[in-house]
Amino acid sequence: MKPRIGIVTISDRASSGVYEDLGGPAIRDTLRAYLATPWEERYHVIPDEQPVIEATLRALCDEEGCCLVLTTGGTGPSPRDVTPEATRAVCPRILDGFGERMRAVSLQYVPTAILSRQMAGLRGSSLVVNLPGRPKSIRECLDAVFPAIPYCIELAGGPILETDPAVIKAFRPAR
Ligand SMILES: Nc1ncnc2c1ncn2[C@@H]1O[C@H](COP(=O)(O)OP(=O)(O)OP(=O)(O)O)[C@@H](O)[C@H]1O
Ligand SMILES: Nc1nc2c(c(=O)[nH]1)N[C@H]1C(S)=C(S)[C@@H](COP(=O)(O)O)O[C@H]1N2
Repeated sequence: MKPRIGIVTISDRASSGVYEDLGGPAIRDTLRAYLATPWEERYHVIPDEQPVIEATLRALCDEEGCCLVLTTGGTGPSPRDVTPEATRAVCPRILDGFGERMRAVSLQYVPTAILSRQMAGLRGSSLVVNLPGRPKSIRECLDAVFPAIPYCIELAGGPILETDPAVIKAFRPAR
């Protein structure tokens, strides 16, 4: 079975058709460039509603068996931004390094990088990673943290994901 990856756009406006979702396609294009291993996607566009986000993340991890779920949007300080709360609620194990690294690297691009509460965590052997809503932030953040993602998924008991080293090199320490 091909590894499955969940792509979740969390945006009131994209989910209600005010604008076309560009975040999900940006994640898809990035993963297509990065991954040498064939994979399958599960894509959702949902509003900034915590119960809906939690249910979507649970279904992708527990029913669809996604080894990785990437979300975009809803990480900021607005009252409707609840992606980190939903992620925390469904992930018993938090990986603080992801948020720290993504915010640090994002400061090279925008001073408002510190406004993102983006985080990551493990639900069983599924890794959930939050990305900000602006489509350009997706590659900015993933270039910084993706090298650690295949090893993280392996350690958590998930499948082996190989990358195209000409695009991004997965780091696996010698064991
Ligand atoms: N999924 C998306 N597709 C296209 N553009 C987006 C998307 N999400 C955000 N943007 C762009 O980034 C800007 C900042 O996004 P903002 O922080 O307001 O989004 P959000 O809180 O993630 O989504 P929303 O406010 O619709 O619930 C928006 O004005 C929009 O231009
Ligand atoms: N790499 C990167 N990080 C970024 C941004 C960006 O453009 N690039 N935008 C910031 C802004 S303006 C906000 S408000 C926060 C939260 O965005 P969200 O609510 O759309 O998730 O992410 C921040 N992080």
